[in-house]
Amino acid sequence: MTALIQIEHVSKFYHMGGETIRALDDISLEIAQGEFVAIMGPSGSGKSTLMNIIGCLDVSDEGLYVLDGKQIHSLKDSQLAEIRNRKIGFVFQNFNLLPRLSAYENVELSLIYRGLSRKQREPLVLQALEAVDLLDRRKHFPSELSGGQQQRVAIARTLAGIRRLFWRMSRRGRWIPRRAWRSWILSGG
Ligand SMILES: Nc1ncnc2c1ncn2[C@@H]1O[C@H](COP(=O)(O)OP(=O)(O)OP(=O)(O)O)[C@@H](O)[C@H]1O
Repeated sequence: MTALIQIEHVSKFYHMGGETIRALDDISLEIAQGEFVAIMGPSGSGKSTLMNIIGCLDVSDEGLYVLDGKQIHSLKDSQLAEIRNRKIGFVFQNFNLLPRLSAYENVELSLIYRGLSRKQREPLVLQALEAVDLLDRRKHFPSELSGGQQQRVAIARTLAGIRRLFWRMSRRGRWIPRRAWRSWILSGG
């Protein structure tokens, strides 16, 4: 099976004054669709740098990155932004929820940016909130939610944005969560 994420001989350098810092030095890895991978390593070993590249927030200085069959390393900023919007879901450490928007509106936001109508957005937002067991808190603002609940809103926002990976079409034509993901989320990841 072709890897969904394919990284080959990737290096990334930062230049500070006269010094060159090798944040990533000849990294190769493959991740298949549906695979869970944890990237672990000591502080300063390059995890964030690698995640920024995998997440299309940054590009490598050397090597090859192919995401879902598309070569990423040679793309322009606008093309990277398009891929981030359509293919990548981030759950940030500090959740990055907007404080003046409700849980529902926070999940809905990226779908608005993507140009989906209110009618298209509503089932995706409700299903994502249901998958993280937060339907009853959808009108709450982040300050009215616990830390764990805020994190689950951030996860719901990610799920709603990458429907293809997390939802499947039922025989009646409705989008329903893939069971494995749902039980993983409900058990706390
Ligand atoms: N913008 C930058 N400019 C210069 N050096 C940087 C920059 N960003 C990261 N580095 C350096 O690159 C190396 C890798 O940093 P990175 O943030 O990827 O590590 P990390 O594994 O995520 O660390 P941590 O677990 O502490 O967050 C470190 O030595 C860091 O000092």
